[in-house]
Amino acid sequence: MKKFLRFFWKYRGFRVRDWYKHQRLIVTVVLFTPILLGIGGYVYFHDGEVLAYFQENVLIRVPLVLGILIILFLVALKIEIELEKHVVFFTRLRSLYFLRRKMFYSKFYNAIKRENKAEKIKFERAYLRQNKHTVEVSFELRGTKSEQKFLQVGPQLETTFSGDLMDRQILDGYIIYTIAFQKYLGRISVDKVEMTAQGLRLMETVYWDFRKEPHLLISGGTGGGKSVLLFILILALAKIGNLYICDPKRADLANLERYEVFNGQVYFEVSDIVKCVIHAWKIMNQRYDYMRQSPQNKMGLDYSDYGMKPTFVIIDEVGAMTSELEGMRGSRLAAEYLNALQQIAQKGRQAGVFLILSLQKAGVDAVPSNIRDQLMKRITVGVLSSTGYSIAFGEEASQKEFKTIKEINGQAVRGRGYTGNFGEVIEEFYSPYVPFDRGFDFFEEYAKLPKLEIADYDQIIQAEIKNRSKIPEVSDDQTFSREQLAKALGTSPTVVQRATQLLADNGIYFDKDVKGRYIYDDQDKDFFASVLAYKRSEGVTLSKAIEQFIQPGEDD
Ligand SMILES: Nc1ncnc2c1ncn2[C@@H]1O[C@H](COP(=O)(O)OP(=O)(O)OP(=O)(O)O)[C@@H](O)[C@H]1O
Repeated sequence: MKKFLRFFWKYRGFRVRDWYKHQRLIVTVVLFTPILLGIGGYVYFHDGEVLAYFQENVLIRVPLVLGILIILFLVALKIEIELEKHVVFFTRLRSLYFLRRKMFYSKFYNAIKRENKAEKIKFERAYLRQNKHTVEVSFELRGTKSEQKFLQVGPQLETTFSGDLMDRQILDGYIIYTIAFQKYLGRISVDKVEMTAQGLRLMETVYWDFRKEPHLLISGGTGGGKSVLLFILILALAKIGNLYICDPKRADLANLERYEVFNGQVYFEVSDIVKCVIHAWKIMNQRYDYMRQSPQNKMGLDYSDYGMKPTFVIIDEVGAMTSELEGMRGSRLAAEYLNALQQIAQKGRQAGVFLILSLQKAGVDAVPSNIRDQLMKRITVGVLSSTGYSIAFGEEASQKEFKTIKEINGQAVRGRGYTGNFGEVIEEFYSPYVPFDRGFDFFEEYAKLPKLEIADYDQIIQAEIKNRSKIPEVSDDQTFSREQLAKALGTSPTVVQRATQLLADNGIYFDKDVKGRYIYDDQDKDFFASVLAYKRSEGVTLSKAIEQFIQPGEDD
């Protein structure tokens, strides 16, 4: 039947009419009508009694009954206002009232002059459709008076409906704007955060589908709810994948080390975090090898098609990591770290290795732009500066008016912000609600999680990480000559010499012994190992591999 009707007529919603200006009064009167009818019926059948009632004490009883009627009318009005908040049909009528008002003040109408009468207003053709979370407004184009204005009215509709413009399309002579609104109604509680076919559910209509939108960047204003959001993600993701948790500030996440499920996978020493990221990169490469060698291997398949679990590398306060590395001897550690991070950001998706980076004060230098641009999903919580928003959302942020909402219905709001895929529309976000007031405790929840089995395809590397994270820092005294280093790296002294030369050309120098021969320490060895691993995996020349490490992220 629907199809049949659509054949003749495309349903666009309710047409905007002038009478919507009285919407609230009309609904209230309609609600009040049964009361009036009841009273009228009673009076009709009991007229004698009613007359006698009023005659007995007219001065008190008439005002009393009128007062009761006024109170009943106000109750009907209050019911109408509540219905507007909770029942879609009434919310839609309210939206029509606002759209009519918007169109009236923007003069989207034709005034028809009538003799001896006030002008009649005829609105241009506009329709509104609405469901729980979105309003769709269509304006007729094709030769209408306001045609040009309709093309630009989108951002203003965001304000009219206190929502976020999600879509704009021109179809069949109409421009159709879709606005998401009352997003807080779509907030879910922490126990509803789970993996679904659409991705990890974060709100009723917001999902993080990391297979399609790899990597996540979270920016948070102070006290905005960034740590709580990370805890929520960790709780949900620990059930479906492997986590590597890095907390260079040794703040909230470092405590997770105590839990069996995270044992050996929490890092807070800068050097351990660097190792962790490098190992995650190796896991990624190893998974690529595994997939390539698999008999199933086919173009377009990803880790999940090979039955692999996703792996998440979470770095809280990634800016702290960057500044710690800057202050460290030489910049090789930083170069290795940034290179591994960049490789994962670029190629992690197919192998199921994902980054979740959080920024406190989003400075441009916290994560180089070539890494940042690869982090597809963005979430902010709390209030950010305009620079913070433009780092989080790119150019889209300049088109967007970010609101600060401290209270909704008298309740303080925590964990509110914005989300979107990088370069795409930005919508309001409410991080899943955590009932702390009812005693919810993340640590109790973590304690219940079973330790994930490390699958074969990750095993070798996994063991390597564990051992390394427990080994105390190698003392600076251990040094290698050029030949020793070449042997340790499984390469020739000529390669070491050439790499040393190329690095010196780029301002990275190594120590020399008293006889003027180069000596290399353990950190140098790790650095060379990473360069050579990169050279091998990418099939590039030594100088290209070195270039990659010393210019790991030219920033904007
Ligand atoms: N999703 C949420 N559900 C319930 N309460 C929340 C939520 N998010 C934040 N809060 C409340 O807000 C407080 C501050 O949140 P949180 O510690 O995560 O902020 P933050 O951004 O990490 O702050 P800082 O940057 O200062 O460490 C929490 O202690 C909690 O009471």
